[in-house]
Amino acid sequence: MFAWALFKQYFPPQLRAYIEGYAHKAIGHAYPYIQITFPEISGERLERCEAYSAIQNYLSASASARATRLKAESVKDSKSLVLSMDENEEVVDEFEGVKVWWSSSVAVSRSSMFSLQPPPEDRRYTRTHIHTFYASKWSHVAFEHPATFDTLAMEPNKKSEIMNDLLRFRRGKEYYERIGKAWKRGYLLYGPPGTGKSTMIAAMANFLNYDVYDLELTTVKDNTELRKLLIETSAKSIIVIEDIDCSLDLTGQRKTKKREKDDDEEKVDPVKRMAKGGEESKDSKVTLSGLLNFIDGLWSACGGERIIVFTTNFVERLDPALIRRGRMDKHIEMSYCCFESFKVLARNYLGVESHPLFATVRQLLAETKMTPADVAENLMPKSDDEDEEACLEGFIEALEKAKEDARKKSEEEEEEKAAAAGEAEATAARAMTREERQLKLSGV
Ligand SMILES: Nc1ncnc2c1ncn2[C@@H]1O[C@H](COP(=O)(O)OP(=O)(O)OP(=O)(O)O)[C@@H](O)[C@H]1O
Ligand SMILES: [Mg+2]
Repeated sequence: MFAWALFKQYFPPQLRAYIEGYAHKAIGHAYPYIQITFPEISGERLERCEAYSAIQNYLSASASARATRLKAESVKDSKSLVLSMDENEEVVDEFEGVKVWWSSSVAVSRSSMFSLQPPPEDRRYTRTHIHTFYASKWSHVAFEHPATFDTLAMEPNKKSEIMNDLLRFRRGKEYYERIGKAWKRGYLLYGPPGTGKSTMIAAMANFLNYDVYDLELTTVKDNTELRKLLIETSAKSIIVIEDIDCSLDLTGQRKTKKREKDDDEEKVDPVKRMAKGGEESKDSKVTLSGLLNFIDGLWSACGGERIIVFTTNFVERLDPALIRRGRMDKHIEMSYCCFESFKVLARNYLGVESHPLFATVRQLLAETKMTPADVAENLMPKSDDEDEEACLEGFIEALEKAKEDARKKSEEEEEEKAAAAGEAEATAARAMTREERQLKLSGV
């Protein structure tokens, strides 16, 4: 105290500040710990910090083993309790050879925090995260779709290829960092209605345990809002844009030849223009380039592992810029039901692995195009007393009918084509005679 009083009295302020600066540095060398605080609630929107929840989960196991005072909390939709350390309790942990003291404390503002105090050799650098706040929000619904890859009807090879792709993606943090790409992967699911595109997305989400964000592009005001919405998605998420071909006039400035032609036609054809006008009034201003920008790289700023899934019934209508590899890394065709897919559905719906009628089904499926949705519908028992055999027989009948319908349709089409060709020939012949007549008239 005496020395401090002398110091304050006799040293000029500039020199004091200089000496104090050095003193702090010297203390820093002698005091080998650093302290990191994780607030429970952060940001202007008072959201629960993800890191805090992750730490709480991580500590839940070790805290219950080592701490003597615990806090028990019930979790939504679960009957069990989660134990975590109580306030002012401390747990010592070791992480990759570095000793870490975790303590939980309550700040004056009543939000609890976790402090992490590793020794200096473990000076980690935390990344800064971007937070953007805005008016429109995601609404949250618990995701409870029961579909899994086990119940998804699809060729087994194709299915395991997709599962491996997903696993490789999930494990690929270092890989994506090394090659300097955002940790994201794009899938394009295409195929006729009822072939299982939406079911596949549910299976993916259940497989990886990711959150699903269903993005309805027509309700997004503009690119800025789109950007904000995408930034708000959680770190492990699947962003789904269904029916991308009808969502929007996404082609924007990058018009395809076909669209230009359509637009030209609309200028002349008032009916077409009117039909389009109705849509245009509620047109959204989300543009293709806005979407592409996001897919391309902005996510890298947000960290986390993100999968984006687009679905469409008409792959040929999409702008090639949107679906080129790198944006949509994997194109998955969801197609009509094959025999392997049927076997999965028969197991799901009837609980049968094999049956003598399977041979007939195999034969008919090879000759008929039926979607897995239709197969599923036909396999379902119509009444309580219908057994597997009756269901399979009903299904075979439906297959035969579908085959017959397809045959009739193709015959009709052939006839129409032949008639159109005949018409064209007759017109050509008429043109010839007119030409001949003209030649005759001119006296040649
Ligand atoms: N591959 C499949 N495996 C298991 N069930 C399927 C499959 N395909 C379709 N189904 C069944 O049919 C229903 C409709 O399928 P789904 O909604 O996945 O089709 P979709 O391809 O998304 O169709 P749309 O193009 O109309 O959106 C599902 O609820 C499911 O019961
Ligand atoms: Mg769908």
